[in-house]
Amino acid sequence: MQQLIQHGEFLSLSRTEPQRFQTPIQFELDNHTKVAISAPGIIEFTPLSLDNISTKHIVLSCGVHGNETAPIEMCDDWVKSILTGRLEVTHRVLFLFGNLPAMDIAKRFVEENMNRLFSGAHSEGDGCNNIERQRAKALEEAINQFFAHAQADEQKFHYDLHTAIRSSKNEKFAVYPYLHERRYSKGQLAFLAACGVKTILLSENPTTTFSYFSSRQHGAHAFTVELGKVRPFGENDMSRFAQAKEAITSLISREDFSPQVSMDELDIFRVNQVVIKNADDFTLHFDDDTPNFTDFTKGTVLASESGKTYVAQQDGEAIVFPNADVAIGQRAMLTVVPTKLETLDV
Ligand SMILES: O=C(O)CCC(=O)N[C@@H](CCC(=O)O)C(=O)O
Ligand SMILES: [Zn+2]
Repeated sequence: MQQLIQHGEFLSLSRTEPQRFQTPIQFELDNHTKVAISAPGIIEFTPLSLDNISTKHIVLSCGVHGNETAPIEMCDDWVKSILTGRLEVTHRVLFLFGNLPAMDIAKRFVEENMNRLFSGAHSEGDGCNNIERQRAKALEEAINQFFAHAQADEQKFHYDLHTAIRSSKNEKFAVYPYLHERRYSKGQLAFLAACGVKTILLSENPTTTFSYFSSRQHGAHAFTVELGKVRPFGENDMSRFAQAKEAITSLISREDFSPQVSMDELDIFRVNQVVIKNADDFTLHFDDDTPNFTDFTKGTVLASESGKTYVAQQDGEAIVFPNADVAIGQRAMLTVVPTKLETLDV
């Protein structure tokens, strides 16, 4: 088993023979990296070299939506490179391959959208206990254990990598979860820019997404990062992900990676409306191929459902993640408006 894993079969075995991961697996690579596998699709790397002075703890997750394949292929590549000794991590890194069964059916999810089930939402409601709920709980536990090893003054990071259903006027963008009393980090905006992600959405409310969980529960620098558009496995043009690949490789392998950014390079938006679908007849009032970040003039009807219409409240209000096909009670669209960031931490 260890040999298969070291030959780069971790993700494929996790998907095809998950029962082989019922008991935890641990071993050490020749370059003194400890490998710990606690479940299918959950693998942690720790550099053991004595002169290592790392103070960073990094989580990279992908496939929380099973059909968002480019980030899965990227994470699979990093895991293979580390296991085969081609890439050496300088910091502790936890890779999480989210929804393995949904990958097999090339769907966003099997029963329920996993990215609405974090911060304990997996255990609320009508007692239903589907595979997404079980997995969301397991992923939270993996993160809890991983960050438990970080000292109070050490830095925690979680980049939850996605691709969007629609094309997008701003191809790469990140959702910055609501920070409550914490301040936005200029260093993180610079890192995201180094990944080619120069559009940032500031969320202004708690959510049950994976990135909000790490941000809120662990004070991590955490983001949902949208790197492009959903495509089937093997059909991604990986050149479009090269900048993100290089920046994240530098983050995990270099002792220090501190890119800089000027704020005028960035497009910052704040979420103006979170539109929830309340009725089966919820309809979007623009074409199916309207890209994310298309903006509208004040008063334009964007969506409607029995008893309610949703309009652009100001000129230049843009749509993000519109999806009429979500379950009742779930987010069917965000609207965003341009904003500026005044107070930033380094
Ligand atoms: O393209 C879409 O409609 C969805 C893409 C996606 O999965 N986005 C995340 C964003 C999570 C967040 O708001 O932080 C999601 O909807 O779960
Ligand atoms: Zn997604």
